[in-house]
Amino acid sequence: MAQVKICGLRRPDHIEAAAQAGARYVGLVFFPKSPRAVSVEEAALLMQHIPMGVAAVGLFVNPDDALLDQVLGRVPLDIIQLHGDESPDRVAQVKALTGLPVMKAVGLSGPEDLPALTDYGLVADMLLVDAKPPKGADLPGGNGLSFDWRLLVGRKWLRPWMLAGGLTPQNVAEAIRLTGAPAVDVSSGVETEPGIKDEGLIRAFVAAAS
Ligand SMILES: O=C(O)c1ccccc1N[C@@H]1O[C@H](COP(=O)(O)O)[C@@H](O)[C@H]1O
Repeated sequence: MAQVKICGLRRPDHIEAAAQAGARYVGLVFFPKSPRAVSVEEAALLMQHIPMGVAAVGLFVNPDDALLDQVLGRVPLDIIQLHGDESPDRVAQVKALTGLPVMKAVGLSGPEDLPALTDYGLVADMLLVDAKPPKGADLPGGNGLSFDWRLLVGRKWLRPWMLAGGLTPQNVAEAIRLTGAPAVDVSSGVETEPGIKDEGLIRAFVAAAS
């Protein structure tokens, strides 16, 4: 039904489990405050376990050029995910700087947040539709929170998109059915605690989404 991205992977066996289960994207987090963060060295080693046909997505939050250069000098990512407050202009700059497709995350809590998806659709290669983080949250994503999926019913954007935010093996099929999402992204929903992925949950999620 939908393509799957498993985000916040930190172990080779979990990357391999995600790929074997059928995930099309795996995410490596370059945001030090996240419990899923990896160093450049760790990411370079993890890349060796990502098979052909599975895209490596690097997740960044308001990265400066130096961080992007440092990571891309060692880690041959396929896609850049921007999950901070990056403006449309900054999205365009990151595309030009890296030469890679950029997926921009947009947080939703109500209909007033929807126009941002149109704005970012003019510059980003892909859109990631996530729940807006609560005020004062430590992380701008990866909080295991969902939003009212009915906001997306009947909507279309200029770019391919993924649904994220509080997805789990239990709710992902219903989320896809309701929103028509062509792809889904999960982090917390395949963990036993923040940052600790579970192979069984990864397999169950991919099976429920596909
Ligand atoms: O996963 C993280 O730690 C993270 C940190 C900072 C920004 C985004 C992060 N994760 C992304 O958030 C969404 C939703 O995650 P969840 O399934 O609700 O935990 C997803 O796109 C992750 O890639």
